[in-house]
Amino acid sequence: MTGLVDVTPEPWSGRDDGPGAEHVRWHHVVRPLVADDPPAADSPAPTTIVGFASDEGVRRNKGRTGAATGPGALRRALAPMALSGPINVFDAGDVAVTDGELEAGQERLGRVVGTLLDAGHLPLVLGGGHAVAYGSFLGLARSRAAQAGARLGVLNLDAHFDLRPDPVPSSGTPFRQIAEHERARGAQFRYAVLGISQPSNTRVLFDTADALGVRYLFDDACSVADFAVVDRFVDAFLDDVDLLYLTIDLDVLPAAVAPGVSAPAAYGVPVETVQRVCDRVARSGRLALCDVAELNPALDIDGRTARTAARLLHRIVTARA
Ligand SMILES: N=CN[C@@H](CCC(=O)O)C(=O)O
Ligand SMILES: [Mn+2]
Ligand SMILES: [Mn+2]
Repeated sequence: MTGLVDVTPEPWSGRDDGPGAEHVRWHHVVRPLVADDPPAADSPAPTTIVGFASDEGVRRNKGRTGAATGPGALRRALAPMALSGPINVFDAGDVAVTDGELEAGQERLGRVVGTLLDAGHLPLVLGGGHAVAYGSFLGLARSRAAQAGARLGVLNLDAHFDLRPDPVPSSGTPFRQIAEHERARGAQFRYAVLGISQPSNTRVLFDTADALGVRYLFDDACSVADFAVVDRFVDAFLDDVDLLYLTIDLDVLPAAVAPGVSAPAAYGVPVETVQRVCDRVARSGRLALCDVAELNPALDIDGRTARTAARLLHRIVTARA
């Protein structure tokens, strides 16, 4: 996909304990995807990594910049992870936003994601600030399946609604932009958020969410004791969609687990719950697209945010393999 990305994929490397399946780690099996036409999907359908190296949306949203180096840090955290079975994963390289051209970068990401979807791949997009979500969604909405009438749903794991009314796109606006995109093409906006922090969202944002029919669960209703509620929430949303886009904003996790984000969570959803949701979605047969957003390696402590994110992505990829 060298014609569609800005940065071509590098070979992966990492710790090597010897040959054979018993020693295999991610870096042994991830293959660079360089052809402009992605190989047709086999079984299991390939997962293809695309980076979105951008923190322009975070900057515009008055956040702490640094997420542009997130894709590299996530690849480095995934590379040494040991595999207990085969996976089918490509790396297509990065879309890189420079000189503040966020909107053009989102368009480019949409083209990569749409191309991968039409070839039967699961795009796994590594952000980047949460402005990545609008680019990811553009690809899904323009895919052949969506154009043929598939019901799309966005499940966001996030402390924030990201439904800001600001006219300038940023990391605070992607789901309001998606709502407008869906309205413009005559499609229903199906958006669910798990992990909403009440003190991190103004009344305006709650009113916007209500007006748009957004389904949400608060962070303090997502503990391990709340698994039954969380399961029902996820299953009800899955029942209502044909193709699910899962977007993970790492600030949904407690700050102790995910300090390396623009806006660390004072409360947060425990990693047990987030992993449970990832498992459920990955096994649903409806997961079409996934991204992870807001990793800021410069603010991370001992790489713990990157490691947690990589572990969740590992879980998603291996659960559906
Ligand atoms: N991705 C954006 N999230 C938040 C940031 C909040 C903050 O910086 O405190 C938002 O815009 O609401
Ligand atoms: Mn957030
Ligand atoms: Mn967000």
